Amino acid sequence: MRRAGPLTYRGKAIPDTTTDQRLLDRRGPADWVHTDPWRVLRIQSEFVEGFGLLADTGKAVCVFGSARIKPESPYYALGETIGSKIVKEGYSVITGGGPGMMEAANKGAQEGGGTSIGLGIELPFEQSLNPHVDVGVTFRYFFVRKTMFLKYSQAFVVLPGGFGTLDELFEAITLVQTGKVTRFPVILVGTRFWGGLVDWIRDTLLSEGVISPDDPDLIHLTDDPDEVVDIIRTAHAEIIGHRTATEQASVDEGAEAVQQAADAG
Ligand SMILES: C/C(=C\CNc1ncnc2c1ncn2[C@@H]1O[C@H](COP(=O)(O)O)[C@@H](O)[C@H]1O)CO
Repeated sequence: MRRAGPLTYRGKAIPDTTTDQRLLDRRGPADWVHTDPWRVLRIQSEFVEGFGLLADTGKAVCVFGSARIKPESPYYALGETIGSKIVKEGYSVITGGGPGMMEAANKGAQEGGGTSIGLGIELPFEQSLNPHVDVGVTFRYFFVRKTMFLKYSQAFVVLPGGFGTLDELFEAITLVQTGKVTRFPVILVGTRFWGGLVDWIRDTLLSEGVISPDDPDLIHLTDDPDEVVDIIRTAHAEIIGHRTATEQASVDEGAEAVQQAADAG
């Protein structure tokens, strides 16, 4: 009889080698390293690293935006100002850790004396986290990284950007729309840049009936960094107020149930 962890083998079923022998034997094909079960372990380890890094983050705002916009652009200065104002309001700033608008928001967060977080992504070309990231990790898998953005942020600020930014914007809106995350504010910054998209959402998506009448209200649009912070502050005050009211209602319900039980008994 052979025991191997929880397994028991008897007779002809007893393997020729022990688990340790097989683990320590370096011979044999290495194809299994490229199989999905092995990838699942790597994916798990990315979640563990991400949760481990961010668990103590406290309140945070995620800032999405183009990787391609240069520091000379007025949008860069706007991103920097917004990063700075967000940390002064008591939030950490989380970005994708890359260049462009991500770098601008991280730079502002650093200059504002707050926590500047970058969640980088491995790309086919060499790239490192921008120099204004104080706390960072680089992910292999986009979807693991997205989970981190969404799990650790209480608001989403979307600066001008391309496909990557649009992907992140619509992921955040979809999760809010479907009630998968708390109704956190999604704020587009740049009326000239985003105005056409917002009009299309109202004129086409709404009028064709593919979104609900309230859905356009999930998105705020502004050019003003102070308004960005005001929207976040107001939304969070409402969420906290709502939670407190819900908690009070559940305390009241509990007290009523206890009273009814006492009256009945
Ligand atoms: C294209 C260039 C660099 C790409 N590097 C990126 N690093 C980190 N995160 C990125 C990068 N590219 C896209 N992202 C993510 O998508 C958003 C920006 O995408 P867009 O298509 O540029 O709008 C951004 O929020 C990131 O999370 C050139 O140097």
